[in-house]
Amino acid sequence: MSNVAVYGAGSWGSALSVVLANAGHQVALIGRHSDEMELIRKQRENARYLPGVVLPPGIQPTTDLTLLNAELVVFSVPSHSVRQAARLVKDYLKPGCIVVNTAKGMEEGSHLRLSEVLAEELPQNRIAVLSGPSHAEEVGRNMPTTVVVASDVETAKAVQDLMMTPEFRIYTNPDVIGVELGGALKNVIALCTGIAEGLGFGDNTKAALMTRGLAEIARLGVAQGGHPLTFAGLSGVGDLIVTCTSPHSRNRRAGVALGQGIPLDTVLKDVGMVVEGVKAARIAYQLSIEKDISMPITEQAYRVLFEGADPRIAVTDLMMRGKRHELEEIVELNWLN
Ligand SMILES: NC(=O)C1=CN([C@@H]2O[C@H](COP(=O)(O)OP(=O)(O)OC[C@H]3O[C@@H](n4cnc5c(N)ncnc54)[C@H](OP(=O)(O)O)[C@@H]3O)[C@@H](O)[C@H]2O)C=CC1
Ligand SMILES: O=C(CO)COP(=O)(O)O
Repeated sequence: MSNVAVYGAGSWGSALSVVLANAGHQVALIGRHSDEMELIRKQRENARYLPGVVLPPGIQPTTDLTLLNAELVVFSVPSHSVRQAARLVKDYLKPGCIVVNTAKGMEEGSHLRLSEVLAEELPQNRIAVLSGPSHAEEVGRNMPTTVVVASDVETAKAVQDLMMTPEFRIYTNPDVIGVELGGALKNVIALCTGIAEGLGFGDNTKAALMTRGLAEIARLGVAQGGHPLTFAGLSGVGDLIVTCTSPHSRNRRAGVALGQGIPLDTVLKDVGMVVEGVKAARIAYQLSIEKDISMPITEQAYRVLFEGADPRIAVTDLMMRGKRHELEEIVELNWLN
């Protein structure tokens, strides 16, 4: 039994604490408000972010940063907080310990992947990335889930050894770029499938957005150095499926409300948790222009979210684009590389 820590006590940090406790560790679940953490400790439940999930006895809800002095530290803060959080915890981490980022996004402004942000801020630590189809509500209830950890081979295997349980199966993948970009970009497509649902469209439209969405995720991902086949894996198509279809997805739910005509500010307040696809849409759109990559769905998401475009017209614009050849595009992407 070893000591591990989870930094960030939202829905994902709480669910991953359950996984780590199930794996036999003593887990410090570290949040930033002592009153909230005390309540979680007393109730054995994170009623605000993960209601209904009982936290096993191996989890210690706390604000004590000295407990970050552990063999493994799981980072579960929203993508926009990763750099700031890394700066805050840096001096408490054991040199050489593994830091696993679980946020799905990129940094605004720099457009860095989050493992790059962590590598800049925590040069003394080994950085890994955990991604894949995994909603906290199901992971916290021990429902069978598969994810992927990306890092150098040794670090990825160490995370697999430390975190895998009979209910939480972890694959390794050395393609950090592909795994991270798959996880960040699927949120944009989930917002779009939600919008389509909110507009009253059906499963055909959703399948179209998911399939063509995957094509543009892979185009940008490969241009950034990801392996094409990673996008056919857990952090690509796997996470795309769950986020575009699950009632738990905050991105999908936000999209539904947007499609129903509710303004973005109100939608974000109502969801009450992080909706990563909003920031990711702006970053992905900017990257697509910078790299000259065709990302028509992401472009329409950007226009709806930030330029007040009518989502119904956005769908028409997508349907009326010039004629394309599906197989030629797939060959161009070199899936079998
Ligand atoms: N929920 C899920 O099913 C999954 C989520 N993820 C990813 O995990 C990341 C976190 O999401 P999730 O837990 O769902 O988000 P939530 O909105 O549920 O919770 C976010 C948590 O992060 C805390 N937080 C925010 N900023 C900081 C900071 N600077 N320092 C410390 N804590 C901070 C918040 O605290 P406070 O209340 O004080 O603001 C809150 O506890 C996201 O990138 C998401 O995409 C990945 C897979 C599954
Ligand atoms: O990444 C996730 C599931 O794999 C969580 O998605 P949402 O943030 O849309 O809830």
